[in-house]
Amino acid sequence: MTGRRIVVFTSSAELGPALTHLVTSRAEKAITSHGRFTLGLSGGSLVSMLSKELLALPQLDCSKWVVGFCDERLVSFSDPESTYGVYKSQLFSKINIPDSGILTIDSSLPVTECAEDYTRKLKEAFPGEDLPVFDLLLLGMGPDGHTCSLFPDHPLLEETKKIVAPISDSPKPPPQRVTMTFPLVNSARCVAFISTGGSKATVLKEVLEGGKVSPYPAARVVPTNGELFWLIDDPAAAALTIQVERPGAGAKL
Ligand SMILES: O=C1O[C@H](COP(=O)(O)O)[C@@H](O)[C@H](O)[C@H]1O
Repeated sequence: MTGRRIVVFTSSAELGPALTHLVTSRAEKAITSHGRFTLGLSGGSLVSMLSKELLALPQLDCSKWVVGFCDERLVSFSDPESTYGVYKSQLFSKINIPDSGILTIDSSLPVTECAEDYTRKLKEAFPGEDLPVFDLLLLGMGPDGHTCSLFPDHPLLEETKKIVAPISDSPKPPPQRVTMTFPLVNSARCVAFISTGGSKATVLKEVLEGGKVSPYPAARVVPTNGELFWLIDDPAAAALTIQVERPGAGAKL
């Protein structure tokens, strides 16, 4: 890892533009270096914040973006729980990302086959890479410390071979999902957690200030060679006692 940066903003309104700067700056760097920008998206509260902020930019060219999902719920795309479905209505339908640049699951498959199919799609999208290296992964963290669909005490936390795994007993509904595993997450060039709201304060302290061996999945995200950001707001940061950055509005990460 190239060093963890914990960056605190007074509110989500201040955090939003810093998030879009992170996305657009890493996109520009990736496209200059290897001709495309590979982005992994999470669901939950991230969807509306990211969509609103990206759509507020005066210019956004996504023609060279390839988007995958850090996890996805096994429901039809028209279901409000479908992460792809909500991104499609809130973001993808309003930007110039080609359909071929969006790597979706096949939600008609049983969960194990769905994870195998998604693994194949990712491997095809990253030819020659045993472990696909995403330019940027945007992660959320639940109040129980889960990230992607990697939940506390679940055997999937120990997965070392698969890059994408099925889960059929997710404690947070819906129960059937597919998720990136730690080997894939930790191979990314840059990983950013976005965590806002007071419901995350207690677990955030445990994750960021706890010891090296943590029961919280989010604490196990430690990119091998990449950057790690925690972008959080004051309510989420309320219990922290470690040193953090407070760059204010207009932060360029
Ligand atoms: O179920 C999920 O939860 C996490 C956290 O969501 P949040 O609403 O608490 O931010 C999310 O990152 C993940 O993609 C999603 O499937």
